[in-house]
Amino acid sequence: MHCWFFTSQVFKSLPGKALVGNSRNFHCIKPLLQSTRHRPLVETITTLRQNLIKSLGRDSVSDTEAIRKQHSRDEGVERHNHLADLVVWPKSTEECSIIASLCSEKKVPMIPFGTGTGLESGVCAAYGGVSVDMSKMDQIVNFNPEDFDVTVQPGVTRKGLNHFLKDHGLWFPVDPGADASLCGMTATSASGTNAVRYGTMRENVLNVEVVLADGRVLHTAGENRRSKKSSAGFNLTNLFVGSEGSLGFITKATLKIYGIPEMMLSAVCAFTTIKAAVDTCVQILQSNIPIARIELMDDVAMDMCNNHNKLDYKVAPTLFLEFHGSEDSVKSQAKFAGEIADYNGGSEFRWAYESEERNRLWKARHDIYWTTLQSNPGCRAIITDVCVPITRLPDLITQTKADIQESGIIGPCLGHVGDGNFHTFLVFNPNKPEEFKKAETLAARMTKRALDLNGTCTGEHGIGIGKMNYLEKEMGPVGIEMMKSIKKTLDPHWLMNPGKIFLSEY
Ligand SMILES: Cc1cc2c(cc1C)N(C[C@H](O)[C@H](O)[C@H](O)COP(=O)(O)OP(=O)(O)OC[C@H]1O[C@@H](n3cnc4c(N)ncnc43)[C@H](O)[C@@H]1O)c1[nH]c(=O)[nH]c(=O)c1N2
Ligand SMILES: CC(C)CC(=O)C(=O)O
Ligand SMILES: [Mn+2]
Repeated sequence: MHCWFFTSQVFKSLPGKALVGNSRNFHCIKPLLQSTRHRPLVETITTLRQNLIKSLGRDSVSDTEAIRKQHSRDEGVERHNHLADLVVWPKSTEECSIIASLCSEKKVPMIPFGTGTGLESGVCAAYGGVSVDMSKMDQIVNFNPEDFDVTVQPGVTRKGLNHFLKDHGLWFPVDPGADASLCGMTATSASGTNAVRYGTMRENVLNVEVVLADGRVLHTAGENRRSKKSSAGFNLTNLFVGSEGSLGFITKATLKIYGIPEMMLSAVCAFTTIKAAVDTCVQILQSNIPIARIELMDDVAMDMCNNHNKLDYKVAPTLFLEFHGSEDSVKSQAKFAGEIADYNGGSEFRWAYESEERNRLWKARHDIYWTTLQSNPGCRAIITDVCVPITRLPDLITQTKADIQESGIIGPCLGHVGDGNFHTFLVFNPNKPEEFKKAETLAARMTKRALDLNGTCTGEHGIGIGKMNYLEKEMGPVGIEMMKSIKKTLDPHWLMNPGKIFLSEY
């Protein structure tokens, strides 16, 4: 089988004694971190393993290949094939501190692992080391329904939390399609379809407990603090939202929660052009309609969605909308939005009143990545995640679609258009390197265009390995320097998830 990766010269030239891990040729799409770093020596890992077993127990430490493999990749395109040397499962913050202290002492990299649903290779072990699987810390540790907040450990997933909250008439709205861990979502600054109304993780995390690289425990807003606002010093909480495991282990997150709205009403509306659909979205927002969800799928995505889910929506640029509130409010929001859609040539709204119907509709939307892969057997896809000021969105999507069409690549477009955030899945056959090259060129053009339109290379998936070179362009040299100096202060030996976010350590 051909490989669609480029062989990295960087890693091959590193000083190599007896290195742990698999010894297959190293392949990498992007250049690795420029560093003199190399994988830990076999004897270092052997001693560390013994120390970890002594502290955590034999059941909490593994070096089997299948488990190391499972922990060294996520759901996105594989960037390389390096494995973690060990996988460990802490059961408490204290155990996490012990792991950090032991790894720091031996200068071994540590990679936090949530549920592995990330898309930018955040959990890959670029330099080997210890993958720290947080799933056994799975308690809801503090619940204050009347204050609308909850504190969770890293093993609690968003669906798990919502299952618990439902009986109390509450919910947590941030919804990446996958059932990700809430601390992983904090680490990637995730969002999803509800962000237009309820915000992203950035707006919904009140406090986090972090185990730093040297084992110290930090509470970013002060221990047990959960006030809705604060002017007390620097915003350390938001420093850790989006830190992608590069500054410490998030061992608790205190989150805002919300009352389940009295009524939720979903609708689907087709348009003749992407521009008409996006204009509708912009006008709905400019009219101050407090819309809860407004998602775009293009004709290519709708076609796959219909075929895969036995649905019969029109194959055309389509908005999926949802309104939340009291019955009166929902009805008036929907009426006003309907008039705007009508003005832009939208077809009649197709309503989903019942929760079963609504769930089917949103499941089809959330599953579109899997639908795309299943509709193209044997293929993979580069996932893009640009985000721009909303008025720039029609131009960006229209130009991107023209580019995709010209390239001959299959590339459905969809997006959280209410946030100016949209995705494409640029499908390629791994046996055809030229297809991969085309997809990569398209992704690069799209990202450059988004940056030129005052946007970002990633609205919600993070930098990981996949977007390291774009971060430099986006932030500029002073921004990168500041980020690195913060990293150096918190993690002076560069042990927390090395090889991610930054192209170089220096
Ligand atoms: C089908 C599908 C659909 C979507 C998505 C994925 C998939 C497969 N995602 C992406 C993904 O679900 C999202 O990035 C999650 O926040 C990742 O959470 P995990 O727990 O899986 O983190 P995962 O284990 O994948 O780790 C991701 C990163 O966070 C770090 N990390 C994890 N847990 C940590 C902890 N406790 N402390 C410190 N660092 C930690 C890791 O080191 C890594 O760098 C997404 N995203 C999105 O924003 N919007 C969306 O709509 C979707 N939709
Ligand atoms: C791009 C996808 C794989 C995930 C996502 O962010 C979405 O479906 O909105
Ligand atoms: Mn998304």
